[in-house]
Amino acid sequence: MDKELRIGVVGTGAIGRTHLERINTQLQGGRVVAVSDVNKEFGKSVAEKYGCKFFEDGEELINSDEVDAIIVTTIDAYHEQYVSASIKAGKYVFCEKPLAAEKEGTKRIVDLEMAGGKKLVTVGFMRRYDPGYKQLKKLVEERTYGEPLMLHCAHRNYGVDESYDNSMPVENSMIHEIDVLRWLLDEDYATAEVVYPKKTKYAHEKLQDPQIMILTTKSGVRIDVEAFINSHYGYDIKCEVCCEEGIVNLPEPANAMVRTKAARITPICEDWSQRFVEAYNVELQEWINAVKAGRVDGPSSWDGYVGAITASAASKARDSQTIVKIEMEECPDFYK
Ligand SMILES: NC(=O)C1=CN([C@@H]2O[C@H](COP(=O)(O)OP(=O)(O)OC[C@H]3O[C@@H](n4cnc5c(N)ncnc54)[C@H](O)[C@@H]3O)[C@@H](O)[C@H]2O)C=CC1
Ligand SMILES: O=C1[C@@H](O)[C@H](O)[C@@H](O)[C@H](O)[C@H]1O
Repeated sequence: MDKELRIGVVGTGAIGRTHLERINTQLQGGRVVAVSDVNKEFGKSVAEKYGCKFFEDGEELINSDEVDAIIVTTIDAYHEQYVSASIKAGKYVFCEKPLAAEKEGTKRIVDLEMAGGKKLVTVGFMRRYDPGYKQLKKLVEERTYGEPLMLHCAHRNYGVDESYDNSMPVENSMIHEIDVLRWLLDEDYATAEVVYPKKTKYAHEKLQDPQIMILTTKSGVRIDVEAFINSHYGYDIKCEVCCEEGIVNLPEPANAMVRTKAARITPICEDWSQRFVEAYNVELQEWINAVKAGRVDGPSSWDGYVGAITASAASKARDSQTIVKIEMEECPDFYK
């Protein structure tokens, strides 16, 4: 397809707008021509700002012959509805993580896509496109420092409001680590556990923060991920891979170091939109290129499903304060 890919975005909130803006101002080969949002006034103002058509109904946008492909950036609870509608319309769809709010929803999407006989879905696990994680992947894959044995990771956000509930450190935040570490190590998980350290005074009443998720892979690699969502200092992502002959660390973002007032200061990012700029750019450019070539080559529905199975086991482990085994069927040929 030589002509520009006409994209419709459902959900014009924070990430919906950043995706729209980068596609229409920085990336090539695609253009967001239509948007929809349940918050109509706000959605219309976004449409007006970017010269897009506003659809009152997300499914109407998906079925419109004015759009070739869909981006779903609503809150998690509506991902399944709009991804399923896109599959039924036979359109390629990029869905922000998680693929669905519940693991059963991700399985329904996998089944629907397989029944249609064509891969259409890409999940927004953008860390796979981050230059730092790509460096780690190369070193791990080539076993430059021997076998990976343990990983120590941290996922810190500045702070959250009350809409962020106690399931979200696992289901909405550490779902990124669940995906990217499985991709990094090229293996699935065997067990999950979540423990609660002492709670920060900055977490609201119903949120236990921080939380530490411990995963073991099938070959026995031990992973701990600290989710500290009210870290109260910035947005900070860490990943240390301990191998037999060396320790490899995820590079820090290249922010200039400043000497001032008898101190050396290197700024830390404030949120995901600053930390993963390059990853979002590459992720969406590759999605546009793949769709135009009639392919899906990013994280698939199967990856969304495996992520959800793992997150669901970790949630069970958190609520029962036990170690939970992760049972998963073989990846079907359709997704290999
Ligand atoms: N990959 C990443 O790093 C990030 C991914 N996300 C994911 O993106 C999604 C959106 O997150 P944010 O933009 O931060 O949230 P947000 O709350 O800023 O935006 C969500 C938008 O969806 C709209 N919406 C809600 N229900 C809808 C419905 N039924 N139909 C149409 N629109 C509906 C809301 O009105 C709102 O404008 C979430 O699933 C989140 O997990 C968010 C931030 C970063
Ligand atoms: O996906 C994201 C948000 O939805 C989530 O709530 C944050 O914790 C993550 O850091 C961010 O990347």
